[in-house]
Amino acid sequence: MMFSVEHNISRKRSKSCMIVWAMVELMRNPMVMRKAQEELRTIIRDKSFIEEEDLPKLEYFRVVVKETFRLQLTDPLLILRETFEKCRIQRYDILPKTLLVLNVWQLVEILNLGISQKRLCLKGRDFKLIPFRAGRRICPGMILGVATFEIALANLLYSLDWELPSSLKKEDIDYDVVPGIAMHKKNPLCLMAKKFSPKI
Ligand code: HEM
Repeated sequence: MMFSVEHNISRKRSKSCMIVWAMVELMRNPMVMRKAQEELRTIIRDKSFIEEEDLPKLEYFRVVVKETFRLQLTDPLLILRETFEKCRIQRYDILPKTLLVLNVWQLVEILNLGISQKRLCLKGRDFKLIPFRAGRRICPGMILGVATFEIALANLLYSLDWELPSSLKKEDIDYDVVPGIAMHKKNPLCLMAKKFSPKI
């Protein structure tokens, strides 16, 4: 079976792009993919579908999820902000009613050096990893977003083995994006999926 991940997991739902980026990173890092699959297939046995209650058992898989959120911010520049009042950020005086663009990517990249992902909280309490941002405009769909992302990715890795078409190498997978607020992959990620069947 061969298909484009981008096209089949709905291009219209903006957060589905996280699944595509997770698959991009895993296809480019086959050892990580294998290790995550081994964990899933060793810990969760004899099930046809991974459910939410299974997720806390998956230590390595959850680090992979955090690393995907760190590497692939879906909205790196956020929605424009406008200041209410005069303020000072480092050496810059910002006047009231100024439009601000926050580059979260830069912030996260600077802060993340040498951080152990395992201990980081995704949910706005740790500024080193803020895929849903923080404070009063934090994403209200965060809990649902994390759970659906984890369940979808876990099932893709649990039930299927993934390969590139023979004409492609892992280095050929690109990071080009479509211009816009959310970072959708520009060129479809085309992969071959094979049903995993455990050796008895
Ligand atoms: C992996 C999944 C998701 C990610 C990475 C994500 C990320 C974000 C981010 C970064 C923002 C803040 C944008 C900004 O401040 O400029 C945001 C806002 C928002 N998100 Fe999500 N989100 C996800 C899933 C969801 C889901 C499932 C829902 C709804 C069911 C949702 C509803 C919203 C809404 C309504 C806002 C605007 C909040 C406001 O402006 O006060 N999100 N999201």
